[in-house]
Amino acid sequence: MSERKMVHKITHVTVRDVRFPTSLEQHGSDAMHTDPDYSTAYVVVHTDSGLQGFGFTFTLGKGTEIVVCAVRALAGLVVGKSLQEIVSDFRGFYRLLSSDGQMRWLGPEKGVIHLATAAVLNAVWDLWARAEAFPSFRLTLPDSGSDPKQIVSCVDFRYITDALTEEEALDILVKAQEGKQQREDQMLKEGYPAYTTSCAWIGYSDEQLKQLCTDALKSGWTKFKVKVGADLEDDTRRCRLIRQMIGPDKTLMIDANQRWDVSEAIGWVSSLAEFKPLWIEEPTCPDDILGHAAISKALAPLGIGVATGEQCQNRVMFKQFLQASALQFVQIDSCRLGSVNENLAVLLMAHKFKVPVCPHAGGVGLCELVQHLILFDYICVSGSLSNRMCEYVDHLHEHFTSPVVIHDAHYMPPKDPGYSCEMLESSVKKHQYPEGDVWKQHKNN
Ligand SMILES: C[C@H](O)[C@@H](O)CC(=O)C(=O)O
Ligand SMILES: [Mg+2]
Repeated sequence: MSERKMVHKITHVTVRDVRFPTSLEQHGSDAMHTDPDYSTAYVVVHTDSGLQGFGFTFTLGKGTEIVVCAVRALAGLVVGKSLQEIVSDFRGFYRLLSSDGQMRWLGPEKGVIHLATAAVLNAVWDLWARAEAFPSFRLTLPDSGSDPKQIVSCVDFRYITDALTEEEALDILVKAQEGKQQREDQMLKEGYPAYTTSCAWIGYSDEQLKQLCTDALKSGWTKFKVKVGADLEDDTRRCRLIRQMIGPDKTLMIDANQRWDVSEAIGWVSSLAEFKPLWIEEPTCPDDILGHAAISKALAPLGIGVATGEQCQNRVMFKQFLQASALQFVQIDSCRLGSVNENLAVLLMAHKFKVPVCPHAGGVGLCELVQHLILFDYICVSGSLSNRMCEYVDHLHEHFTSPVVIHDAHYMPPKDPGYSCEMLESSVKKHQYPEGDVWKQHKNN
């Protein structure tokens, strides 16, 4: 990395509770989260140079204030550190946040404290990318001055060396140097393939689903995800409707958001097999690795894979999912895992186990962040687009200073420096909970 602009001593960290009333129109609804208000604990890392890093984690309304408290508790570990100090031992910094002798009792590396860790680390990655004047995904490319050793030095291999050693990770990255430039050029031209979840939230009517699906087909979408799991009759009707609309050749995925027990999942999904879903997402409890393995085994003869990860707590869980052949699609999440650092570990493990990564996105800002990770995966790790696509949800992008650009159902690589986390200050003020205008208005209704 360049020596310029690397002082940036962190003077203070601010965090705000920002919520969007998406539940009013059932955007984001599924079989388990029937009234989601897409929200963030929104963090700004301030430095003595004036440069700021922006970051957040994603939540669903109530409880965001708890994540805000956890960010405040972590802030003391960050203040006083310079960017130089952090990035010269990013693994050590990750461990400082995730292994504090007192605060790790709240996790470790899971739940609220890990969401808060993600928010803070996302802000630090944003700061680093801004200091280097690169979008985050480019921090890792050759002309940014980085090398595979530096990337590997950001990863905490504790608890995963039985699946992936540092040497193996380095080897993967070194091998992937070949063809990197062509892959980057290809991405700049064509973008990364995406699928849409925007047509079929569980609370949408059939009429709405039809209209949204018609619009999506016109805009070039070829891969669609439908929410299922509350009522088998409804699921059958909705899947039939969407399959009829998209035809036999386009891709359909279904997502139950953890609604079923293991045997129930197998039975329910078998009943929907006639609609040829590529995967069933989150069929059961996200912690039940052996349950997912049993579902995977039972559904394999039907050609249906299991996808999970949006609520997978950490790299250790992903390791076991991979070791147990319990998933066929890895769904990393930019705000659930410990930021880029922990996501790198999962991308590298997925590559070793030959399982495609299809990130979870949507929410508020998740598309903005995860596009960096999946571009990195293609350019620097997997080198493959086979069976790979990134989720897209068409909500709340207008609140970001560098919103995602989708062209013909592809994510076009971000150009602005940073990790695309910054929100418009006017949006933050308006949606801050409970004092923002949007929420004051709700109270009065
Ligand atoms: C509550 C969220 O909207 C959730 O349904 C998102 C999700 O499962 C997905 O995008 O996949
Ligand atoms: Mg999902």
